[in-house]
Amino acid sequence: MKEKGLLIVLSGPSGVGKGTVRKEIFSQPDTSFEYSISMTTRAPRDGEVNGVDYFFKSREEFEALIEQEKLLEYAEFVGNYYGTPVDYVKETLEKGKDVFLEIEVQGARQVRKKFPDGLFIFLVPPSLSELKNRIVTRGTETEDVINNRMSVAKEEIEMMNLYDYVVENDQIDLACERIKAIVVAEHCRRERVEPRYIKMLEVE
Ligand SMILES: Nc1nc2c(ncn2[C@@H]2O[C@H](COP(=O)(O)OP(=O)(O)O)[C@@H](O)[C@H]2O)c(=O)[nH]1
Ligand SMILES: Nc1ncnc2c1ncn2[C@@H]1O[C@H](COP(=O)(O)OP(=O)(O)O)[C@@H](O)[C@H]1O
Repeated sequence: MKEKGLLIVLSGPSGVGKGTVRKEIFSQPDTSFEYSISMTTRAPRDGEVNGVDYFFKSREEFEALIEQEKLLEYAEFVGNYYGTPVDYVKETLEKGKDVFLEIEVQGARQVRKKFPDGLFIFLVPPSLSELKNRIVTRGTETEDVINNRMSVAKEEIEMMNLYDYVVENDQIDLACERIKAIVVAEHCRRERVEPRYIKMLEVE
């Protein structure tokens, strides 16, 4: 029987670079994971496309999805709902493909309960001051919101021991390489792939 795919969850504090690293991974031609497009009630930003960046929903539509148990997990983040469509994730894993979720920490916790065998990766900043720099540089938040996010970030970072791996996002390309290497290593470990070198030795 074909192995089921691996559920890969990338999470970490707000502003650490989850979205940036995820976009970089999916822009690389050798990436073989499937990205699960989330549902959200937040308004589309300039250039964002429905069904590509997110499935944009009204609050009523989102609450109906919760009611119908169509979401693997969901969370309210800065006044908006975000959630992962459960059917897409299950069907894609069933086909033997790896599914990649990029979600905030409350959602990751819910996924861990439902998929204890998932691969949970926590992205950390090089330092708290660098995290603050990134949130400030992104320029989407006021001073008050930034201070609030920093105290939430400290609590979020304390949750990193719930994860299988911690990856530092010092440089975007290095963080991507680390994540991809972890996925390859996990596949070998879980599937106990007979390394082709063993076959080579048997022949000789
Ligand atoms: N729980 C959960 N969080 C999500 C989901 N999709 C995106 N997020 C997270 O929601 C947060 C806000 O995302 P967004 O509004 O796109 O703004 P960003 O801060 O620029 O990434 C980020 O931390 C995302 O990782 C999801 O399906 N579920
Ligand atoms: N390795 C990095 N070095 C410097 N800046 C980064 C790095 N990764 C991300 N950033 C910047 O940090 C800010 C937050 O990144 P973002 O991907 O929006 O974070 P998150 O999705 O975790 O909230 C953005 O302005 C992004 O360009």
